[in-house]
Amino acid sequence: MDYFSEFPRRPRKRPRLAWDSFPKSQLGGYYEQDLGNVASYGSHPRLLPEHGNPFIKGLDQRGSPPWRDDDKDGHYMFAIGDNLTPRYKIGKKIGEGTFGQVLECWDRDTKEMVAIKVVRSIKKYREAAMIEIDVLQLLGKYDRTGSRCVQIRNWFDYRNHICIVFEMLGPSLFDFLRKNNYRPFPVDLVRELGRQLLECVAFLHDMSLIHTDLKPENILFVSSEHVRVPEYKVNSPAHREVVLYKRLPKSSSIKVIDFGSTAYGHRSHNYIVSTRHYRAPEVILGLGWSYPCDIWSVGCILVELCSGSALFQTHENLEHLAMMERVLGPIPQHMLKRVDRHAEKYVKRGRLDWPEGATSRESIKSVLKLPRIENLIMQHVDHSAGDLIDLVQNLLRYEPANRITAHQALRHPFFSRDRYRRY
Ligand SMILES: Nc1ncnc2c1ncn2[C@@H]1O[C@H](COP(=O)(O)OP(=O)(O)OP(=O)(O)O)[C@@H](O)[C@H]1O
Repeated sequence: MDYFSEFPRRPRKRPRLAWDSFPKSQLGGYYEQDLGNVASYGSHPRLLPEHGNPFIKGLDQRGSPPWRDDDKDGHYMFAIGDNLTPRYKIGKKIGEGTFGQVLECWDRDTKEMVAIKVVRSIKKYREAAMIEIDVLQLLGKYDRTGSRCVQIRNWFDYRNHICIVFEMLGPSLFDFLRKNNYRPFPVDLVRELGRQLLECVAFLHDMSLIHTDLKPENILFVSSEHVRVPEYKVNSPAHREVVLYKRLPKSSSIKVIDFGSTAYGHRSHNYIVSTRHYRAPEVILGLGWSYPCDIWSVGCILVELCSGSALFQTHENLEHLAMMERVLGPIPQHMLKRVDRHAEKYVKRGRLDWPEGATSRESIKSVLKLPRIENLIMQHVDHSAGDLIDLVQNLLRYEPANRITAHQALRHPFFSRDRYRRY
């Protein structure tokens, strides 16, 4: 992700907790707060000994590994089979992000696999992790059905690493697309995924929270189970029919993860958020952003799921804005007139400085090859394209105030026409 240059960027919800003001000599131990159910929310973390009484039966299996220094980026160094506190046994690494590593672990107490995010031992990431914990606990408290946001099970501070214990989920939508060689999802599945994603966003926005980093990597299938189905393709040089196999999930159930960049929606913000491809125009233009920036990301995600590749594949602001204009039409003049001093260079005489301001011919070509949104969706979707086009156009409205809300989107005909079968 390319947004950490502006970090720290979120208001702290409450003053620093006692956990990180303990003397360093105590950091070999750990503090643990088991959430079990969220009724324990708000209680203080407990200081537990790292090594227990050696006479307790079975403890040698539960002992801590020798001290190892972190790597140069502050990542925790571990070996498969190590204990992460006596309670959790490390199985394997399942993910890595800006904040740290995610490990699959066996929870000896609950006898289930869990995913533990072991955060880098760097102050700004530790602080961000505490905000993520606050948000996750808040979500757990109010998301009574526990349906669309990943559930936190526990958290603790181990050897100067904040560790967040999550329920174990399956692959991300991005992992799934990648394993399918970026072949798109069927539109009926896109509908189910889109509906659940919007339910999650509606819930977050009702709680005055903005996720700010919605992307296929942060949306996980609940289960890893899938089936392989044949897909017939005509091999044109030989005019022969070839059979390709495509994975489909057995269940379409998903949950959203990564609340480490969540912002509170009571006021407008203007620092840079979101992973590039899913970043809203008001963020790039420095106009201030709020809830609608999540809605823009949902629009980009839906297009990616039904086409197989990211809508705006770019790493540069002016090219990104030019791609938006190519796909969605011109950016309104009143928005271009209000850009902040960082974005002034992208605007000349009230319009985007494109193609004059392009950095290369390749850049101009990559913008030119993009189709209009209607054509892009029609190329990939066999039925209900009209409804999907209308929904996406409403999700991708330039003016944040005119952009559809998550609740309004859930009432859109793309989701409500009863002729559609459930995936
Ligand atoms: N509950 C979970 N179950 C299974 N896998 C998970 C779970 N949580 C995270 N992962 C895996 O770990 C990866 C990194 O997790 P996460 O996005 O929370 O970390 P991060 O450091 O905040 O990442 P980012 O750089 O996007 O901010 C995910 O993309 C996913 O593959």
